[in-house]
Amino acid sequence: ADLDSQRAALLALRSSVGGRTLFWNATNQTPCNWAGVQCDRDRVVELHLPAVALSGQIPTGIFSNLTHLRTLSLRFNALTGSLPSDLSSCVDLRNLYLQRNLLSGEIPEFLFNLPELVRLNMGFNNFSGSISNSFNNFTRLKTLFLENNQLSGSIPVLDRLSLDQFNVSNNLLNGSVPQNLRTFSQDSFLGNSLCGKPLSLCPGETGTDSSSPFTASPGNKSNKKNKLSGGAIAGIVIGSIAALLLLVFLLIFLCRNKSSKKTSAVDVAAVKQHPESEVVSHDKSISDLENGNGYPTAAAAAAAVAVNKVEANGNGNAAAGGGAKKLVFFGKAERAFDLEDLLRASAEVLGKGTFGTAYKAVLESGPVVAVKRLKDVTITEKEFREKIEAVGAVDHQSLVPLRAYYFSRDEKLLVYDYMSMGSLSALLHGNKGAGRTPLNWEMRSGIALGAARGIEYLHSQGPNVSHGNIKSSNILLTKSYDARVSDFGLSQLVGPSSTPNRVAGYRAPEVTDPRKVSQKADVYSFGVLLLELLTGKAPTHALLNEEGVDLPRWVQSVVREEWTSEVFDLELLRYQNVEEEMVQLLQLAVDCAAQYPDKRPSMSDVVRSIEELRRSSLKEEQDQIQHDNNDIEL
Ligand SMILES: Nc1ncnc2c1ncn2[C@@H]1O[C@H](COP(=O)(O)OP(=O)(O)OP(=O)(O)O)[C@@H](O)[C@H]1O
Repeated sequence: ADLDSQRAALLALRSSVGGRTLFWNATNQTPCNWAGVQCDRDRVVELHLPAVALSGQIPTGIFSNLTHLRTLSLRFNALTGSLPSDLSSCVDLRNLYLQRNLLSGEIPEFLFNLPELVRLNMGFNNFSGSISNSFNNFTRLKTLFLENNQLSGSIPVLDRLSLDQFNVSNNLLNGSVPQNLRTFSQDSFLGNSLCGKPLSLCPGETGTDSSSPFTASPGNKSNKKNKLSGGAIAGIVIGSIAALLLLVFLLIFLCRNKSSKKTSAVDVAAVKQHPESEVVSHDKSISDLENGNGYPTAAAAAAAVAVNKVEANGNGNAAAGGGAKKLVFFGKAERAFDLEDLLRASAEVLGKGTFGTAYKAVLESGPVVAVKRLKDVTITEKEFREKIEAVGAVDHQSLVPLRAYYFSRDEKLLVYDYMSMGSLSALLHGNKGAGRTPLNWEMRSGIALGAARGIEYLHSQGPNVSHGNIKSSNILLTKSYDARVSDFGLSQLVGPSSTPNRVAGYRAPEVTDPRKVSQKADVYSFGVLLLELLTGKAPTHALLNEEGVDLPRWVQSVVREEWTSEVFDLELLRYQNVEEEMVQLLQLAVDCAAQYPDKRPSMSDVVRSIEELRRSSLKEEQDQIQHDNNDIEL
């Protein structure tokens, strides 16, 4: 009878959440119905029931035998009363999210029998009583949120914990803040009767507390602190010598360049900014180029050759272009510049891809464009113009717009809008140092949605239309981090020798000929891209110098061993309120990267799913409990 009532309660729980609940079967990594029908209780690893209007007391027995449960989330509900003692049987629990309920009573002692806990959030409830010394049992605990409860007494010395996050604000606590918690900000303690750093000093405490890193009195103590160690001095000396050498080297380099009269001020600035890049001199005129003087970049040289040909022939193959030396613009795009302007522009190499080299060109009149110089175009001019016109006609806000092209016998140039934030690949795997904008959940899920919409749009153009080269270096970002898919249609312009050298990590298992890519293969590549966004790891061979991983297999193995938080990029784990949504996106990624094409969702399904989970993460950010008619009595 007991089991039956449990099952009834579980079924009630499950039916209350519909499709939003994720129950994960640890054995075969598929979502399962944990009410005992398809998977056993001891295989349930995650239980997420956030903001589903659960109310009333949690019945005893509901958590028994969930021995492999790692994450339990009941946050944003209206649960009342105390926690059932069978929670202590979830001995593998790592993440316990109970915030924003109406739970009351003392924090039960049995909770301290959960030695694996890493994150505990009990904030915004009615818990009372004192904070027990037993919190020291949680030796792995990193996050402890107890804010906005009725907790009283003093904060115990939690010296066995090394917490990353801590908050006890808005309780009834008094006494002094223990030394090892004084590194947290005021916000962690406000709304109590506490004293001591970071709050105001306790009676009898002096401002020269040795524990504070900011107290620099003129006395011996501070002198000692300010003294540099031998190692630091050696470091400074070596650093200074290295900087001096670098300066001398730079001076020699600049002088040499000046003497050869080939570098303008713009070039110097560009060299400084992009020492590895080639630079086109902005003051190089067409005639300079025609004279055959050394060309600062391959693009300038090539474009000049193109111009020479056009002028020598006197016809310029202008059939579709409307005249010699003319760029052909698409649609109603303003002819803001012409080929001469492009040649005069200062430029830098963005990178070499499968289809040629990409340059950033800053035109004298202001616009910044990306120019792709195609190599190995073997099709006829007529074919090229037809195909490129089709590419130019594709117009969607999630695709990088192709603005113009140039065609001559020797030179084919494509002009795109320049995407100022570069590629997703560079953002994820590039400079991780200071000054870099961390990619939070909002941005990552927004990028995923933008990219998905771009691919969905392409697929909507016809059942045989696919991108064929979805990867993170082809997802470019605007100033506001909106994602745009680039490189659409290029594989049809080039010969077989330079068909997309698809990075192994993104290639669907069924793709043997890179020219024959289906929409479902795009979905697979997109799945890998999602895994890359979530894990921060690059797929195999995606980076030249670093080892990548086989993302779908890696994720599955982590799921098997250490589901789930361990999978995510550390930068994302800071945003715990969206863990459910992260898990849902991970699930979608795994679905997209299914081995068999038929098992993969369509891009429209993918777009709908991402829209839905972004909506729900927004909803959960709202700081209120939504009581509705669907309240379920437990
Ligand atoms: N419109 C653009 N705006 C900003 N950067 C761009 C633009 N187009 C390309 N890039 C950048 O230039 C570099 C080279 O791009 P390109 O598309 O030629 O090669 P790829 O994407 O690395 O490989 P593939 O040719 O296989 O797609 C990449 O780092 C890419 O992010």
